[in-house]
Amino acid sequence: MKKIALGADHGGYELKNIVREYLKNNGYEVIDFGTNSSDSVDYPEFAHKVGEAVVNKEADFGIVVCGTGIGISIAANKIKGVRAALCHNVWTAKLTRQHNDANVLAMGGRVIGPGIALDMVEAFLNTEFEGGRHTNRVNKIEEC
Ligand SMILES: O=C(CO)[C@H](O)[C@H](O)[C@H](O)COP(=O)(O)O
Repeated sequence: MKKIALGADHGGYELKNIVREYLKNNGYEVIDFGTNSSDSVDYPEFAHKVGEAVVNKEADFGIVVCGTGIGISIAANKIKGVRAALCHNVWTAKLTRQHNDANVLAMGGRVIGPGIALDMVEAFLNTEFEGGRHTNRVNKIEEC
């Protein structure tokens, strides 16, 4: 069973909860690092918890959500070993697995609706890294 770490700020918590219920209902194990209300919080805290869980292999993948997805993806990418991709559609959610071996999906709770978000989650979690020419590129990211 794939284990997924979730994190969001107040701008993303509603979508994060929708994703959490979807994952639970579809056979995934979920670690939910919050937040769990509309009270204002700081997204880096949640990005770092999710990123650490992925790098420490407590989770296979992470999903992070803030209002735009921008701040929380920037913060997640500060954790060495995290490759967080901010995506807005299924195509990019799939490609970032195939080409970037992304291990964290970032989304904007104030940007996309739940239908597209859940399709993106499915695409992200069920697409394999292609390797080949992409391996050197991903390795170079990790050398930074
Ligand atoms: O999108 C975000 C960061 O990139 C955050 O979720 C916030 O929505 C954004 O920073 C706005 O903050 P506010 O306190 O909700 O006005």
